[in-house]
Amino acid sequence: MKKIAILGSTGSIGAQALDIIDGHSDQLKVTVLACAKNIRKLCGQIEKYKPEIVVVHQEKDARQLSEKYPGVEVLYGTEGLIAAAESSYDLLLNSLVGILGLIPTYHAVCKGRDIALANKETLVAGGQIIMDQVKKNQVKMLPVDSEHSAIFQSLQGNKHQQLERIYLTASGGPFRGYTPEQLEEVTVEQALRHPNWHMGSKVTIDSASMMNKGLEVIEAKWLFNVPVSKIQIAVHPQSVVHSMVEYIDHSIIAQLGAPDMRVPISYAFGYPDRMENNAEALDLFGAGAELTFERPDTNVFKTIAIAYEAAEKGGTYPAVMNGANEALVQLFLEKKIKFTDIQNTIERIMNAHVPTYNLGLEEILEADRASRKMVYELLK
Ligand SMILES: NC(=O)C1=CN([C@@H]2O[C@H](COP(=O)(O)OP(=O)(O)OC[C@H]3O[C@@H](n4cnc5c(N)ncnc54)[C@H](OP(=O)(O)O)[C@@H]3O)[C@@H](O)[C@H]2O)C=CC1
Ligand SMILES: CC(=O)[C@@H](O)[C@H](O)COP(=O)(O)O
Ligand SMILES: [Mn+2]
Repeated sequence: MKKIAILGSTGSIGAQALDIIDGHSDQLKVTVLACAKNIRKLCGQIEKYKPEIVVVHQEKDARQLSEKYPGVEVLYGTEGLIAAAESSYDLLLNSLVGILGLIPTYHAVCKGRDIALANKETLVAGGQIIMDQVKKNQVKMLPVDSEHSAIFQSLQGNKHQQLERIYLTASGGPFRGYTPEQLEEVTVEQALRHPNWHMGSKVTIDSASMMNKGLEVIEAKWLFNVPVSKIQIAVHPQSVVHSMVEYIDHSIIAQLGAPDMRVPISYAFGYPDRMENNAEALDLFGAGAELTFERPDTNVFKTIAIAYEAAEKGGTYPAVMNGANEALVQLFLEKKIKFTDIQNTIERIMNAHVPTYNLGLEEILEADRASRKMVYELLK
């Protein structure tokens, strides 16, 4: 029986992970469930999966859950997430959203625990410290992000030194083909309407601004140990080819499928085996019949150029970019700023940033906090 700890169990990835576990209850057992404040949904999960540990955001919720479920260890806050990450299990699915995810990933890899990583912000902000510990402790870092799972699958059985290029596919989001003027006018409701994927609100806005692809370029750099100059974004509106790897002989290996996160999640859960799941099969003669690719428009979507530059410069730049983006996405969702304020403000913050290098976890979290503070100061 493989014991799975799920941080972010009430979210989009968390729910799809539980769907896979439901289909394999003879092989997979949930030991940890964690969320912020969706207590009603969490209670249903506790009753169904009977975890050993539960983590919530607030102490008052933890107290109530402790009384309701006396057999469960109920923890709260960041300390609770750390204790859960250091508890006993076989695989940690980190499906938290945002920089918060870096903290339990870091503590888990320091303990030598294997990770199924959905939380891309972990590697964007903390790639160096995470991958150092992954190497030191021989951790399996299994990508869940669909493109990175596709790359990981396309790398199986091939030699890293014979890799020529990664093609990271992007849907282009709901504003593909927009002019800068059109982008100025878009609403929260439009930005939340992703053409192909149903996801949490933060990653959906990131897809619309294409910052998601910028974050994924940095995530791929760390996961696959490749310079970002070898990572090419390919806009592919059908989201059928989930990414590709080109080798020195000009063979390109890709992973295809209907856009359904249960495929990469089940691959991470079963690796190196494949697991049956409830994902929709790709209809090659229907939705999969037309596959198109185009270069991204980096003049309209400035987030892409910003992310490549942050990756090249390193140090605190990626954490600052990520922190600013998180704060700005939240403000946009609250309808306090315009959509284009996201990329314009990140650009200003990155231009003004004075970096530091050789970072530990605390320095990264401090860079994140300083960047968020700057967002609020600039938009005051
Ligand atoms: N959704 C998708 O298809 C994909 C997502 N990803 C990445 O996976 C990650 C998760 O995305 P997604 O599932 O969409 O996000 P959601 O917003 O749907 O879910 C986030 C989860 O994190 C929990 N959470 C948030 N804050 C805290 C906190 N302070 N303490 C404990 N738990 C907390 C939420 O709890 P609560 O419900 O209580 O708020 C929820 O369970 C992101 O990094 C995203 O970029 C990557 C590829 C695809
Ligand atoms: C499903 C997934 O992995 C998302 O990160 C996806 O990549 C979003 O689609 P975009 O290609 O529009 O960013
Ligand atoms: Mn993705």
